[in-house]
This record gives sequence, structure tokens and C-alpha cells, in this order.
Amino acid sequence: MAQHPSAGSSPAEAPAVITVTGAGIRFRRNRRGRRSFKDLFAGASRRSRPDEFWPLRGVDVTVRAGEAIGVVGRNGQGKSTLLKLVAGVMLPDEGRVDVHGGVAPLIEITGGFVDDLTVRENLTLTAGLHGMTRAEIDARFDEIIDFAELADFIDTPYKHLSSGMKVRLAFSVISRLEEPILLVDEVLAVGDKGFREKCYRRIDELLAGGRTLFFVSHNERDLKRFCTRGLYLDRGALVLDGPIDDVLAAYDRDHGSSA
Ligand SMILES: Nc1ncnc2c1ncn2[C@@H]1O[C@H](COP(=O)(O)OP(=O)(O)OP(=O)(O)O)[C@@H](O)[C@H]1O
Repeated sequence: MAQHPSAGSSPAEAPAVITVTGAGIRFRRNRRGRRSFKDLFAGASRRSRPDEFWPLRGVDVTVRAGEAIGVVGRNGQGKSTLLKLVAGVMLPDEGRVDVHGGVAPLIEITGGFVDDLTVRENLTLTAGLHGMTRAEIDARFDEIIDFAELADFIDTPYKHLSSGMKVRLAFSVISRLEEPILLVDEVLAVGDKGFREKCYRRIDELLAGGRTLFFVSHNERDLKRFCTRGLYLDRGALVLDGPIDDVLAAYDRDHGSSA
């Protein structure tokens, strides 16, 4: 188990583990956003610009080891994109994202799992990719399966699991990795109430052990339960970075009463 540097100390004194500096990412709004055939024959000044936009731009954030950060904003304002930058599955088109330490990402329902592989194969593959040895995987295998409540589905192809079962497997595996940074997007909302509560207790334990958390949610109660600091994204910009209560209050003021 990697010893977390902030365990036992306050985040304010802990080292920075994530530094996002002037980061921006550019997407194309539609697949046919590239220049058209007709444009090839038009003069340079008449060529249409590709249909590009910046879901995030000019974002600056420093996160210290052990901080629990809630990310809020309306649909489509760049929350998941920010997590993907931290996870390293997307690279910024502008600025920098520096992450010191491994990341356990629960950012998409698929958890990066492979459709045609079984539950057992996916578990082994993901844990192995995050640096677990064969012996460590074997030692934790039953516990991971039990937590996911998938004992009867060990040799079932991942693609045949229900959405809720996929989330259970993903959370169970990802939360058992030794990585010091945990990213949780809204995927947990898919799980049933009992399982979600079990996940939340696991997140409590991980935070008590000094992990750093990025948590995207539209649920104010969950955000207050885990997070001390909030990031409020709107129109691709970080409009507020502060204590979670202040961030939720600002978001409520701008956009109604729930996160
Ligand atoms: N790969 C992509 N290519 C093009 N556009 C994308 C891509 N991924 C996301 N987008 C767009 O980027 C914007 C930000 O998306 P993002 O998923 O980060 O929003 P979000 O704040 O997490 O929203 P939600 O609350 O609905 O989950 C949206 O307009 C979305 O359509």
C-alpha cells in the first residue's frame, strides 16, 4: 500500500499532487466540422472555420494531497472533461496538467473495461495495469468480487452485465487500487441505494487513509458529505474555487436549489 504523504497532516501543509495551469481543451462540435469539399475551392478568406469550441479554458487549480474536491456545474460545463485531464486520458490543447502520483479513475460507466472479457479477466487486467502483482490480485480477488456482489458472474463476459453490475465491478476494482488519487464521476448514481451507501462508506475509508478525491456530482448532500473544497465550472471556466459550502451556495444562487 502506497503511504499517502498527507495522512495525519492537514491538506494545507501537504504537497501539491495536481497542478493545472492555464489548461484548455478544444473539441469539435460535430464530426463534419472539418473544412468541406466546397471550401477547398473557395478563397482562403471564405473558408469556414472548423466547428471548434473550448469546453474548458484557462483553468488554474492546485490540489494538495488529501484534499476532497467536489466539482459542480450544469450539464455540459466541462466537469467530466476536467477529470479526464487529471486522469491523463485527455491531454490539454493549451496549458499544463501535472499529476504527481497514480490515479484510480471511475469516470465512465465502462471503467475502461473490455466488453468481450469476463469479469475475472477484466479485474485482473485493470489491477495489473495499475501495478498490482499477480499475488496481490489473487489475495484481493474474492474481496473485490464480494464487494461487487458478483460471485455468480465471475466468468460472464462484461458486456452481459447490467448497467448497475458494471458500476459495481468498476467501483469495487477501482477503489481497491493503491493509487493515491481517486476520481469519481457521477457513475455511482446508476447503482442501487444499498450499493451506493456501501460505496460511500468505502470512500470515507479511503479519505481517512489520506487519498485525494475528485468527486463530480449533482447531489448536494453527497458533495457536502465528502468534500471540503469545491470547484464551480461554468461555460468552460472555473468561476469559483473555495470551501464547498460557498461553492454550492454560489451555484444555487445562479442556477436553482440543487447541485
Ligand atoms: N470527445 C468529445 N468530442 C466533442 N465534444 C465533447 C467530447 N466530450 C465532451 N464533449 C462536449 O464537451 C462539453 C463538456 O462535456 P463534459 O462531459 O465535460 O460536461 P459535464 O460538465 O461533465 O456534463 P454533465 O453534468 O452532463 O455530465 C459538452 O458540450 C460535451 O458535449
